[in-house]
Amino acid sequence: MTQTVLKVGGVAKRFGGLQALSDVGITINAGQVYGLIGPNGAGKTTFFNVLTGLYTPDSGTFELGGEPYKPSAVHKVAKAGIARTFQNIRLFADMTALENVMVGRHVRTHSGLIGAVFRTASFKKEEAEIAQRAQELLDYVGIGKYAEFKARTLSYGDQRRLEIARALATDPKLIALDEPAAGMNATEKVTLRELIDRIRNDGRTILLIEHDVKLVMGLCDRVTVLDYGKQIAEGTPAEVQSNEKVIEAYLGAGHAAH
Ligand SMILES: Nc1ncnc2c1ncn2[C@@H]1O[C@H](COP(=O)(O)OP(=O)(O)OP(=O)(O)O)[C@@H](O)[C@H]1O
Repeated sequence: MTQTVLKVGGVAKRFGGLQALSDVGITINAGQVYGLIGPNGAGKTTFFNVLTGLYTPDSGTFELGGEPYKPSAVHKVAKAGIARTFQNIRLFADMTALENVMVGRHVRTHSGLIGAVFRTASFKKEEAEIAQRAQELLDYVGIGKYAEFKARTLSYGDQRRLEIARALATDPKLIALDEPAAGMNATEKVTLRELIDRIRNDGRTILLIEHDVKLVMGLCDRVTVLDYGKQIAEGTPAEVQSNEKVIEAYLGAGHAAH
């Protein structure tokens, strides 16, 4: 039986006089890579921000893993099971790669503040386990040898991988990637695609905003196309690619083509 990981319906968000999203809904099944595309200003990031609690929607219903889900504070979103990366990378620049991933893992740990202050035996054991798991995740995304490097010293592509490792560390039901290929060269994009494929094949479910249409079409199981805050198409990559409204939105006057 198909398991639904995320079900969102009727999302609306207005900024002053601008209707950034109207009646947007998506359903993502377990193991899918789901793409959210659309021209500049279509509302993709706004949708991500609503989903991850950064913006409060004017309306909308949300279910995560079959349970009602209310996007709220960022750490609560992570705890509920959604991990995200950002268009503009957000890492702890002066912490090591390993420490950045360990921070992500702390969402799922138990020894609270008391344990940390008194460095109890159970705290130390848990820290060692977290470090080991973080190293495994760095190896998994292909940057294991940079574990002790400060995040800011990593190349752009490797920082994006580090963000993905940190997101995976929270053991999410859904991992939301905001333009993971932005600024990458062709070779980096190929390895990124392989990584996303591997994450999916290992049983994760992925929501992806991406400008690189070739990457989206090659990777995604289903795609939603937004234009001026409205959902103009939903379907398989082949279906949306041949949709007249989509062709018009990408080629029509007033939009920058991607
Ligand atoms: N905090 C905000 N306040 C006011 N307007 C906003 C805010 N955030 C987004 N908008 C507006 O909402 C619309 C949708 O923007 P959004 O960033 O979601 O589009 P996008 O599809 O992600 O675009 P891009 O591909 O350029 O990142 C735009 O017109 C944008 O200017």
